[in-house]
Amino acid sequence: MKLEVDRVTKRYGATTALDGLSLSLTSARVLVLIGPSGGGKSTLLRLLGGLETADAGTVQVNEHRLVANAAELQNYRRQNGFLFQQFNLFPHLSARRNITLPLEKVHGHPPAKAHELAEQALDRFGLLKHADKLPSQLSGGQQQRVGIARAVAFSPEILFLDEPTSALDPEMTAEVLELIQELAEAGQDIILSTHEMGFARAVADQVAFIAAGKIEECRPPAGLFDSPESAVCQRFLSKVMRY
Ligand SMILES: Nc1ncnc2c1ncn2[C@@H]1O[C@H](COP(=O)(O)OP(=O)(O)OP(=O)(O)O)[C@@H](O)[C@H]1O
Repeated sequence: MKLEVDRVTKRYGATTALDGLSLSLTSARVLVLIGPSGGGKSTLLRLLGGLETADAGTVQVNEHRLVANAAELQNYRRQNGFLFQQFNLFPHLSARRNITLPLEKVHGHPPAKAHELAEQALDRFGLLKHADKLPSQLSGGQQQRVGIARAVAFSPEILFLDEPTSALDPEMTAEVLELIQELAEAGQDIILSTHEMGFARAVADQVAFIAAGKIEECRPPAGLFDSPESAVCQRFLSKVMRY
């Protein structure tokens, strides 16, 4: 994917979440956003996904210039897959129906096609045996995997994952991270925010460190984590590792 973010500012009331942030990447496959809490990771991810618009500056993702046009943004959002920290499955619907419903209502697939795509996604992620269960009958990790299956069932242009494991215990975190790694290896473009440093290092081809609404540094993980000249490596890593 190609990203061109130029001097973007985003405010919420008196809080400046992004403060003239710029980022330019010409061929990222997996971009991981890391940094201290409140630094602006989620806000940037939401802007890149078309869920928010900037107060100032410009955002371009691949050929999409994300301007404050509701119809265009909705169209853009539909091409992307999203998963957030909190499980956001419909509690009264089975795992399978959680996947088929948006395929029908958002993407306009007829029920038979939606069913076929859902079965493929459930099968791909080892979830067929859970297809008829309600979210409350699944573990947190399984729920996140259903959420990911839903987000990729229609082959999204970009998969946006906002701290997908932060509500999970370590064992469940591992099973979700493994699945994300599989998707990355299969060629899915991904933008992900996380506090999982080991995972960022393993899965990212670019890691952007965001603090106080700005990109401090954006590099391939080896450069960011290992290189002595990396300011992030020196100044912030020990702080972030605590999360
Ligand atoms: N909807 C909102 N309303 C008000 N303030 C917001 C909103 N969203 C974000 N903020 C504020 O903007 C700043 C950046 O928040 P953001 O969620 O982007 O940071 P983050 O790096 O993702 O943090 P965390 O790691 O804790 O999720 C914070 O000060 C936050 O309180």
